[in-house]
Amino acid sequence: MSICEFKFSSREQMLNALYEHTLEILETGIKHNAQVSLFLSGGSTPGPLYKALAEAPLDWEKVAVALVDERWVAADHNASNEKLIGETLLAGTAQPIFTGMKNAADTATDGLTECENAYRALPEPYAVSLLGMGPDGHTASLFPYAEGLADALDTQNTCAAIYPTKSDVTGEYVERMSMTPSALLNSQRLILIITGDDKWDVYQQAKRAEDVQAMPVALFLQQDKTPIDVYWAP
Ligand SMILES: O=C(O)[C@H](O)[C@@H](O)[C@H](O)[C@H](O)COP(=O)(O)O
Repeated sequence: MSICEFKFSSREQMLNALYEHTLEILETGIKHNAQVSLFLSGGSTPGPLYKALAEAPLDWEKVAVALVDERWVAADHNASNEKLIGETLLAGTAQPIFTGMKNAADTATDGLTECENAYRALPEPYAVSLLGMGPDGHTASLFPYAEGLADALDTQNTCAAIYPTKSDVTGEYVERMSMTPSALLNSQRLILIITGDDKWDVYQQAKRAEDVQAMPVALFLQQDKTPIDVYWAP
């Protein structure tokens, strides 16, 4: 298990450290490769990091940015992760090539082939994927016992349509597209960003979890293929 844990006394300190670390990873990546990919999650935590990265002095045209997951809503919908990236990372001086997940298909299942083709065209190496975690142990849109999760855990595809059971954690939007573990573990590095004591406890449980379908984040914590850094703040 190659986990490095970084605990901070404030979110501001955590976000500053995440900025420096993400930038260093990208700078190294584009020094040794024509292009790299950066994968970003949604949620309530990473917005300030994305806003800071929007002003980072980096050769952004060498960085392809794409989503770790998406709610199957219009790109201008308040629940859209594409909207979140548009209002943060893409709202500054940074002008990376962005690839969203949502397309014109009515459902995530119908949109899967087009999404998969778009993601297979993304440049390698996948320099880093930024992940969050829900209090239920989900990460990306890999929700516990969700419809489509078992297939997503097995496939070598990059993307999977996931339909979690609606809960306080999923919120309203339970039609999801997610990168698969196979694709995420193809990253050179994973960074998991968690906040609060409750999520720290969930994280500790996930490190020991025996049923990955019960806590999908466990899959990333109990593997030794891809280094994973865990960032925590109160
Ligand atoms: O689309 C999403 O909502 C995210 O990809 C999701 O996996 C998120 O990372 C976690 O739910 C943690 O979210 P917080 O940042 O709010 O803790």
